[in-house]
Amino acid sequence: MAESAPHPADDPELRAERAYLAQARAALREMYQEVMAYETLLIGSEDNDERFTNESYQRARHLRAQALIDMPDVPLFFGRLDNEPGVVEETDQIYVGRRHVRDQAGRPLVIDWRAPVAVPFYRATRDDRQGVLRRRRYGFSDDAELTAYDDEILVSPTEADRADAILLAEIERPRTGPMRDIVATIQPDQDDLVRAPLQPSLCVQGAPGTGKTAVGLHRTAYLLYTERERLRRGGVVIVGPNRSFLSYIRRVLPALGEVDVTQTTVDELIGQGRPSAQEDPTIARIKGDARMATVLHRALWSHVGEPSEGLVYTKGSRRYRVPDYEVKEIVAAFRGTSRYVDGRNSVAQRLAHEVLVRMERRGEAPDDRVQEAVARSKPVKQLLDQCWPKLAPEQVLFRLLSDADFLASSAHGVLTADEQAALLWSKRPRSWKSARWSDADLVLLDELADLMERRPGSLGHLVVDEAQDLSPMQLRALHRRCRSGSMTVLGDLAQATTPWSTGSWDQVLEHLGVPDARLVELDRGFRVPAQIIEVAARLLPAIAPGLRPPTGIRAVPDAYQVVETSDRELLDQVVATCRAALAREGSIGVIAADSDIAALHERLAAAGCEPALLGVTEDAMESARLVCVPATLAKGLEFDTVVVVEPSRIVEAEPRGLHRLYVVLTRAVTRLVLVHAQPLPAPMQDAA
Ligand SMILES: Nc1ncnc2c1ncn2[C@@H]1O[C@H](COP(=O)(O)OP(=O)(O)OP(=O)(O)O)[C@@H](O)[C@H]1O
Repeated sequence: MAESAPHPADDPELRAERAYLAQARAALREMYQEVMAYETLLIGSEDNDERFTNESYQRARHLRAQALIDMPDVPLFFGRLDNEPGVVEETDQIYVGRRHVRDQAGRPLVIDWRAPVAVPFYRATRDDRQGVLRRRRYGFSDDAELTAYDDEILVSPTEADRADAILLAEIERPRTGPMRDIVATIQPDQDDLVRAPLQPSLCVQGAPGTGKTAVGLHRTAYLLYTERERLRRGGVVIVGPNRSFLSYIRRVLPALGEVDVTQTTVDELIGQGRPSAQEDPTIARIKGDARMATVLHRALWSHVGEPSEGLVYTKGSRRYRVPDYEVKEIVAAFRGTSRYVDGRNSVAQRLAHEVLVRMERRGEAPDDRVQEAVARSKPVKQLLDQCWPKLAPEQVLFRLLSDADFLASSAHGVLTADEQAALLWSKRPRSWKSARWSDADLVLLDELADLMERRPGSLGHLVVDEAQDLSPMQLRALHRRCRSGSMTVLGDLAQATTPWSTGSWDQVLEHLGVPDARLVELDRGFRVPAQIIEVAARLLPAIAPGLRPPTGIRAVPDAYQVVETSDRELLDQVVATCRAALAREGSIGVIAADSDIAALHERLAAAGCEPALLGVTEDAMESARLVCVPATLAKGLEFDTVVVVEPSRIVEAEPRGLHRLYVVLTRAVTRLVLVHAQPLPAPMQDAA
């Protein structure tokens, strides 16, 4: 928490609080040592099942120990509630922190923020005190030394604006490194979403900087607290737009004591690390369209043909015949009624059954083993290979993308002739084995794999951030991984920059398989000062006519500045702007069209500004105060100062360039500077 001025070190109250913090730290160390000293009992030795059990125990212990490690820069508690006597048993004072800490006697020293008794810390107001007399928040130095405290006396009528002042101070605390948690200042409307139950799923639409990502991460931590066993079984996955974003948010959950959550991108989750080829966005849009599900379904099932002959099974000198009309009926009965591989197996079993019936008619008494042997026999296999061939997903997609007639028959009445022509490979790979698949292809392969065989397992909880950018086919792939689990879906339709985005939450939720999700809008803009929101909002009528801008909760003097210059002086102006920003506190993001960013980075480096280049420099957001950001990687990030270079080039770079510019303009916490030589994009011109 930020604090206007630290308390003097000899303030007795501050000294007492520091002593309490030291006591809590020591207790946490003891809890950690207890876990480490406790030797995991191993059951048995080599047996497989036992090995699994042993490994699970060891892993659980490892995770528990990791969650107890005291992070030197993360304060152990951030608030205190002084309650009316009797509100909480045993004590009228509770310290609220990121995890539970108890002393050796089992007395709680710090209460986990997710515990029910901590709720009033977030929800109590002067009008609804919930038993709270005083709410205290602490200020810490960068190395987590307690330096200040700030009291809100809920029984006093003069304290009206205290909570807002504390929130504003926290937001304006200069940024260094990756995203931090907001656990000390979660707002009541956010808290309602954070503590919402696992079901129904939740969908949060929110303008830039309204706290969607923060809410999603804290909700994850909360659900892991209340539903730990259930979620651990299925697992929890957070899907974000790209690696830079994931790196930016990666410390929030560990700081809240949660270390067992997978954070990944949709391409990584679906492609499972397979390298992918580049794809033209217009083709990717067609491949991402929900109609492709019909095309793939038809393409796959078109491989099931009419059997040309009956089945003859020979055993010794005896022959058993299943006539062709019966075989045809069996194949027809299973066609399209289950998954492809299951259907093939079922036909084999039915054929074997018919053979067994004939054996019994001749007085034999075949058992289950004979049934299995017939089902796997050569004549059955040959018959199936002819009318129900074994296939790999890649074979089907290869045929679709390389064989115009096959594509036409599968896509008839579904895709237009132009769309079909666009889908066909201009250069056909030699075989399905040597084909290089794009990310959009990998999603289609995933759909095909599911049409063939059902994969087991369902995630316990899935968080999808920037969900407005996903294609219907990607959303379907996510649904397949979370069929019975719950989801938190986060995004902003105005920030939809991909050509394949659906443009409606109803559709997104339908494809994700959670049409009954609770849809909530967040509209208080925490990040962006009101003056900058006003500038960015000028783009809204063109990009998302139905959406309102956020309500800016902060006004910052001189938040918006425009520097018009000449082509020749552009780079010098950027350097001068960055130098001025470096003289102040906080992080700086220089954002430009992707094709311009390397040159800018080079120039800033030559000028001694020590910039990092996002997407190239490892841990760019941590390793430098000044980060050069290609416009396509800006989503989800924020900087105290943002310098946008040549906005019109950002707009021209892609079909949804105005949406991209909206994202870029809304990254600033304190100050936005536009540096341009070319005219500003039309909607912004009179804002300059
Ligand atoms: N209750 C809060 N207390 C302190 N800071 C907050 C609070 N809510 C949000 N913030 C801060 O506001 C900023 C924006 O939050 P976040 O990134 O979650 O917004 P978002 O809606 O996901 O934005 P975008 O759509 O632009 O990605 C972050 O710095 C976050 O820490």
